[in-house]
Amino acid sequence: MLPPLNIPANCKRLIVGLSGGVDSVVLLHWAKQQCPNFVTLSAIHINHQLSPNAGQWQQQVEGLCASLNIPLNTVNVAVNIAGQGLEQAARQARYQAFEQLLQAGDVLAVGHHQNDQAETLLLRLMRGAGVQGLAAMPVERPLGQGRLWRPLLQCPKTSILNYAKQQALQWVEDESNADTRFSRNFVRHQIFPVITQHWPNAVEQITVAAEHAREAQHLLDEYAALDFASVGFRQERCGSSIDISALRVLSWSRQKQLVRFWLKQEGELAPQSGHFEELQKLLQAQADAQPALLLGSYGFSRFKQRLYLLPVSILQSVAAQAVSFKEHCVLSDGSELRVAGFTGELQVRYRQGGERAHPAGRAHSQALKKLLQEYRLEPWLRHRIPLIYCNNSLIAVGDLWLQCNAASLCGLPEGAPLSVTWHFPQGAF
Ligand SMILES: Nc1ncnc2c1ncn2[C@@H]1O[C@H](COP(=O)(O)OP(=O)(O)OP(=O)(O)O)[C@@H](O)[C@H]1O
Repeated sequence: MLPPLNIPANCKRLIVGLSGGVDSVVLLHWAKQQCPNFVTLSAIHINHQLSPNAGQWQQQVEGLCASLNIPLNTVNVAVNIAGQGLEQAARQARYQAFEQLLQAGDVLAVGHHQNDQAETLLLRLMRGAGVQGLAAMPVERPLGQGRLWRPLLQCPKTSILNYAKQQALQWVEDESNADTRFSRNFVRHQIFPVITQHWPNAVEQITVAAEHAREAQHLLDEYAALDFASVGFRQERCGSSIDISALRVLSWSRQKQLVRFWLKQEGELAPQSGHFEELQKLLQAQADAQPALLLGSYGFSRFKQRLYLLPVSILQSVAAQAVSFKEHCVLSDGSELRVAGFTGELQVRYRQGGERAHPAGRAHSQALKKLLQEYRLEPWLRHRIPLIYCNNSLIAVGDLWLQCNAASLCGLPEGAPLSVTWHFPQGAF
């Protein structure tokens, strides 16, 4: 028996991910029986173009969908295996295609079942996963603008095979599923047969353990959200920051959990356990003059007793070129500069060292370096701040200040309204 399909709320289109294997063939057939009229049912097949049999699989899924009268979308993807295993590369290409396809109100149903879940947990155990990883696959999660759904996750493989037999379904066998050089196949063909000889309920019990881990993770997230509310989170001009002294009131375990939570909010993966030691050093250092901690696509740095989470590109210095513009421009680091009140030609230059500046309203000019410190500009932005020139005269330093006489330097009447905005777009992270 298969479980009834309780279609997720607000689902308008149910799209079945159809590999042609038995699990997704059964899922499609079952969805055809169970899908209510107000939900449009269709299927998607991703052709990875890897196996010599790929064309034949595609023909078979086309035949199946035609016989069930279900519209099918087939997508060819190019799998780039540089720097990763074949399985992982194919998965990445497949999920990219899914993501691009999914609109709001779409649900992509995939055929993962209880045995897949138990294998996933065991594989993660072998990688030293924490609670989050041991929770294995969720039944539902966001994907692109829609949702990914695994309606058969609690269903044993035997039930799927029984259904396929009863309905006389036909499916394709991916020849690579037998290759035990792939870890998942090794676990499936060599490990589980041995485990289940001794513990016949092993698959089910392992998925119960995954459920416990999921619940524990949920609880940890709730605590982390409470802690997160106490550390003065701030969205910054670029990235975000929290207060270090408030963070350090918490135990180290809670600090780590909070950092994981923070990263999850920003859509980033948590650091590996070794990186937390480096983060601890960064947090315990007396002064801000600590090198940033770079972790792939993001990094941590500190300034004025705050811990910053930043895109790694901001922490790596780049030599930027001077550019000319009028009113608006996007700079090489993605930041946007807008000048209101002047339509003529302007130029952006960057700090070379030794510049002086004279903010409006002050009696004297001062070294730019001193002024940037006084204006508390974060150190990683000090070489990025656009210095705006008109006819070779400095008229503004980013959006920190306008220079004394900026309007007249631009040939405008004295006191003419002139303003600058400089910001990094949301989602730069
Ligand atoms: N090429 C593909 N096109 C569309 N959906 C896919 C594809 N490959 C996998 N999926 C979806 O993801 C689910 C899990 O994939 P996984 O790689 O574990 O299974 P599979 O062995 O390729 O296929 P199956 O589980 O259907 O036998 C599949 O059941 C299917 O719903």
